[in-house]
Amino acid sequence: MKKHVVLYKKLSAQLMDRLQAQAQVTLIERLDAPGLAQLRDALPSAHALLGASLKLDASLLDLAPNLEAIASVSVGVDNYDIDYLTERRILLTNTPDVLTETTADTGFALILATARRVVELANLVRAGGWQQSIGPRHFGSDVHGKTLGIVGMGRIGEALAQRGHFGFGMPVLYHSHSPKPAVEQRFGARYCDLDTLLQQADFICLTLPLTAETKGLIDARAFAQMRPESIFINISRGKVVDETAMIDALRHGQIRGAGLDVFEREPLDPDSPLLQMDNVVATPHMGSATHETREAMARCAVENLLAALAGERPANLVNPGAWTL
Ligand SMILES: NC(=O)c1ccc[n+]([C@@H]2O[C@H](COP(=O)([O-])OP(=O)(O)OC[C@H]3O[C@@H](n4cnc5c(N)ncnc54)[C@H](O)[C@@H]3O)[C@@H](O)[C@H]2O)c1
Ligand SMILES: O=C(O)[C@H](O)CO
Repeated sequence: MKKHVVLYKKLSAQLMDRLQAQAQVTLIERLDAPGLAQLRDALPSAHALLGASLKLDASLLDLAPNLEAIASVSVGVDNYDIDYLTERRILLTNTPDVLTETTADTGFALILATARRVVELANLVRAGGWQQSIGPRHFGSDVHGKTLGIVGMGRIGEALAQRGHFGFGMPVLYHSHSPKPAVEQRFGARYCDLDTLLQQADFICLTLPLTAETKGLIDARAFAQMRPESIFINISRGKVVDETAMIDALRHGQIRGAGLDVFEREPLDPDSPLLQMDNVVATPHMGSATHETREAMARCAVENLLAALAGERPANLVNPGAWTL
């Protein structure tokens, strides 16, 4: 008998065919109230789940006694209680690598958009406010040659360093769990502690995961280390930052601007003070959101899931402790 897979993310026709050839599939189209009710109904018979953007904690997982695997369509795994999954021997997989370059592109888009005031000035043109040559009041700041600070030198951090070093001639400072000699050699990057990075970098870019250790890492004390010309970029997770402290820092000119793809609460409240600030570029958690990359992520998740259901070790296993063969 085919195993039961519950999807809470729509797949392309090709991937859906591939999955349906191996499994009985229930698709939950939207995670709204009726969709969540449908999910609760499907969980008791589910052997595997595939999706993203849903906090899957014990209260939901306890409804799924037969669950063997969860394939997350994301690299970040902060939506899952990994210890609990491991205790229950439920395999968790993610989708690293396939989204690295696209997410780094988003990071650079935010760097350029904030430094050169792209959104603000495009809005000015759209509103008919371009009546004469713009003057210093509307000038931005250079990106090339400025110091790029990367907090969390993993896959995406490295892809950002590559762009900064080779594309924009930027000296690279980084802070991570440990120094990476290969990164230093390739990109001329310099390892430093977090405070030094916050004090010296022109662009402070977060590319680390949300964990118990990183939650609230960038707080009022951290913003106080930055300079009035610093630009803060977050493409990791909103909860790594104390958003109230960031808003204060922006309000009081402690930093020049911020490019933000992620927020404490998503979707961002339309009344957020961040949306009233010309020096903030806010995007809707779109780091990996291109047609090509989202399809590659979905394909990766399907492969992981089918491997798990076939009793094979999936390529992107997050909790090896759950692997018992
Ligand atoms: N905005 C988006 O759409 C988007 C897209 C993809 C990934 N992300 C986020 O980016 C994160 C990073 O992805 P990745 O593939 O580069 O992961 P990765 O594991 O390759 O890199 C993360 C790096 O952060 C470092 N790190 C972790 N905790 C740290 C700490 N306390 N102090 C210093 N360094 C620390 C790790 O050592 C690692 O080098 C993901 O976990 C996800 O949350 C966001
Ligand atoms: O972690 C990830 O993969 C991104 O945030 C997309 O959800």
